[in-house]
Amino acid sequence: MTDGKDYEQLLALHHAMQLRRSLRDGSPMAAPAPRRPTEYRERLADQRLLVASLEAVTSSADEVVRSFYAQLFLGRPYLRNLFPAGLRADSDRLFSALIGLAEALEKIHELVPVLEQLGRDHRKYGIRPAHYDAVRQALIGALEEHAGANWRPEYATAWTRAYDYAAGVMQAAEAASTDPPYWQGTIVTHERRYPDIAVLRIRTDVPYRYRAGQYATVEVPNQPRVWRPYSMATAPRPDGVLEFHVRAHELGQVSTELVHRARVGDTLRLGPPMGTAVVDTDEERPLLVVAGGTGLAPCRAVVEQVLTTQPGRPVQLVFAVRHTQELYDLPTLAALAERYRSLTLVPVVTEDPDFPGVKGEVPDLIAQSGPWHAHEVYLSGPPGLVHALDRVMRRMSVPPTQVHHDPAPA
Ligand SMILES: NC(=O)C1=CN([C@@H]2O[C@H](COP(=O)(O)OP(=O)(O)OC[C@H]3O[C@@H](n4cnc5c(N)ncnc54)[C@H](O)[C@@H]3O)[C@@H](O)[C@H]2O)C=CC1
Repeated sequence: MTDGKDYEQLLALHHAMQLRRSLRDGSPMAAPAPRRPTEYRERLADQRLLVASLEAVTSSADEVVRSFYAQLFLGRPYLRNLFPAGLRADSDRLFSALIGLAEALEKIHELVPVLEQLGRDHRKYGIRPAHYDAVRQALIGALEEHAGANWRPEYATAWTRAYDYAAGVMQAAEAASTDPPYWQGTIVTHERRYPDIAVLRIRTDVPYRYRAGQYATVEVPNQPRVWRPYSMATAPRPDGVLEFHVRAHELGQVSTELVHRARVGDTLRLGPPMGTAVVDTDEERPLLVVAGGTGLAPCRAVVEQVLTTQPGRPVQLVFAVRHTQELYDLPTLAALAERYRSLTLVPVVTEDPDFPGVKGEVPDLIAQSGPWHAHEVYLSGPPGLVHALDRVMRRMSVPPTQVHHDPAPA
């Protein structure tokens, strides 16, 4: 077997055999859907063991990730085809997500919806139940190898239980999903708004249902199996067209393709909607929405959703960029502010002394213009900005339940 196509053919064969067997036996084709695990009693004790097991590892993260993949692919070379060609230990997402379990177990109610989204999202990779077992073995094997004499058998028990709980939630969501594993999209407009920023509109083959504030992962034909997250930049629209704002990054293969090479008529694939920083339109608190650069995308969707469904609800939108010309979506935002009196738009430029409007560091400006404890707060942009604003909100006693942001996409 040499490439992903062979693997997909194998999967197709497997499904065909399942179908034949079910017709012959009269048994239902699909195995019964795994039930979502409801309880995880040992969770807090396991979490302490997970943290201790990570502390027992003395090697660098890159070395552990390399061992993880070596163990995963050993004897299972076909699994390599599920991953991008340029798999790099230093930017690995799967391993970071697995390690993230150690921390996330603490807030299981927040973790479960994220795992369910991940489970639905994994359908785009063609992942089978046996793959989950392989990943668990490789994870525990790699940690044990690098902990050496510090390893304790109870670490393996705790990792197995935590992992199997998470995998159970994911597989139950995966089995329950009636959506396609991915959507085929066609670019219907492509506008370069700044040398490295493009705004793309995409029509999908099957309607794409999402909530304002969510994101999709995108795969372009030239970079198979590399999926990158981009937020939908408008509230869901009757014509079903999706808008994305993309900034090309030097090392970003997908963003470079989308900004510099993509053309109207090109196709791409979209994973299911993800993200929990969505807007609740039953809520009535005023909104503070702070966006940095192309992090504007989910913010604009949230703002549009509120303006169109709750036109009297006050919204303050701060859109911060480094240079004046990077205010790439200002005309659209200004038109919204013109139409809806409840929207206050504050463009901020941080590195351009000639800008005639608001200038300065965004976290300082936000701290000085509060209080915000009675607001719902939405944050999106570079991770450093989001973290700094999150800290400002804590200092200003904004309840964490009123502060919304997803882990910043890379
Ligand atoms: N395209 C999309 O759909 C989405 C993008 N994002 C993220 O938004 C970011 C956008 O990046 P760029 O447009 O290059 O923004 P940028 O780096 O040009 O920064 C935008 C603004 O944030 C300020 N800023 C940046 N880092 C800061 C820090 N550590 N502390 C205080 N202020 C800071 C800058 O001064 C500037 O005013 C990316 O990290 C991207 O992953 C987030 C959600 C969705």
